[in-house]
Amino acid sequence: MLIRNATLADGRQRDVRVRGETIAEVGRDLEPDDEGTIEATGKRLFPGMMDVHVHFRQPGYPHKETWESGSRAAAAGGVTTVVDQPNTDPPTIDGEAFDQKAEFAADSIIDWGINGGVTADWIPNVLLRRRLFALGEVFLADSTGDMGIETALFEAALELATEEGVTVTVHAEDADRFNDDARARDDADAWSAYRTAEAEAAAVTRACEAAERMGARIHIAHTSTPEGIDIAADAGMTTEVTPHHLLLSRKDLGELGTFGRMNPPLRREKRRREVYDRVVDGTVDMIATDHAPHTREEKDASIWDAPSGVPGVETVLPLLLAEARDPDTGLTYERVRDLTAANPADVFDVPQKGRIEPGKDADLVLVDTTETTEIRAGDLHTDCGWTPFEGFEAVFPEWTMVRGTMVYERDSDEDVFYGHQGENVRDADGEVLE
Ligand SMILES: NC(=O)N[C@@H](CC(=O)O)C(=O)O
Ligand SMILES: [Zn+2]
Ligand SMILES: [Zn+2]
Repeated sequence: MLIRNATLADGRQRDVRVRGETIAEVGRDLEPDDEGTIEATGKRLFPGMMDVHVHFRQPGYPHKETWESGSRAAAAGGVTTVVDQPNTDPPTIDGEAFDQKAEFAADSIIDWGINGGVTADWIPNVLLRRRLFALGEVFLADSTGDMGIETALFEAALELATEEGVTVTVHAEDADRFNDDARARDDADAWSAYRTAEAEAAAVTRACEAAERMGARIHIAHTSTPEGIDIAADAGMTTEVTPHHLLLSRKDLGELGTFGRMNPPLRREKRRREVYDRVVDGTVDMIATDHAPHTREEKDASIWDAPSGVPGVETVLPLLLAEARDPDTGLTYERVRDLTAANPADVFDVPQKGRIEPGKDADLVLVDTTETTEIRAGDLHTDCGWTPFEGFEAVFPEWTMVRGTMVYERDSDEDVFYGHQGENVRDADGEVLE
């Protein structure tokens, strides 16, 4: 297959030849040899996004999302690899739970990874030898699933994972720094007042100090504050930022209500801008969604009863591309490419993915950045039925390809999905661990 005359993120126009599952050639005026061609003049071609933080809810909560619905949503948003988190039922804390989740993941139309979790009941020697993507998110405070753990267990897990060469990702909030005064309130902003910015900074500090002491490397999940990002970056650790912490703040809670409750919570507008600056200037390593679907009915509860989490896997790349269209944001197409593809592939050591280069997996997304559409929950493919980004401008993919196979095509108004079976990205090197 020959993709002709596509505009790459850096503005160069190139032909891209795909052979089998990989990119064979990137060049100018490539001659078609006995293969299909795709005309891409005037369109931009990106490496598929690698979203290292999603919650696809199986096993345990298939009414919120399944691997099938979640992966379709991802494909329709230009995401070609997702990494699932361990707070399912059963939690992914031992070999059996890992194997069970891997069977569900076989329904995925895009590639995937599975993270392992840590609780008092985890079975590290077995879990750490499965084909794990990473150990995490390790919850330093309770979130959905109540998997918060004590410092001693975190440090023990960090040591074991480091011995096995497995990266640890951390949900960094410190419940001792939550503001109990906020519990007297019942407005949506109370959640942000309760789970303070200081609670994130304190937990990032504690986690980074432990990692530095042990010579370990950790990755801080969903950092929501400039303080948290800077502490991690100064310690030489990596960070991700979610689209909601990038684009939403406490001033949006009047409209979002309890649908805007997530962990860590939305911050003040000033902090949001400072987070955005760090995404633009490269202090932040990657964007990951923390796609955490809960149904409308579940979210429609009091601020203390509603579950935490918002969906995001289908809208993340379209939102970032719309941001990159606007020169005033400072966010360039190249930076979007690095934040969504090259950097996650580098940080988590997935060398076959993340770049449009010969030899890499042909995970590709074609977009037309000359126009935008408004996000409507009714057009999305997640099973949760809503989005915090209703009405936002976005650039949705025309098609998404995973290892050389079209998995999604937007055909005028109709969406077409192809049942390509995704693979565990950790299987690619053929290494068998036992
Ligand atoms: N972020 C959230 O508010 N919720 C996540 C869990 C998590 O990532 O902490 C979920 O699984 O619902
Ligand atoms: Zn989390
Ligand atoms: Zn999460």
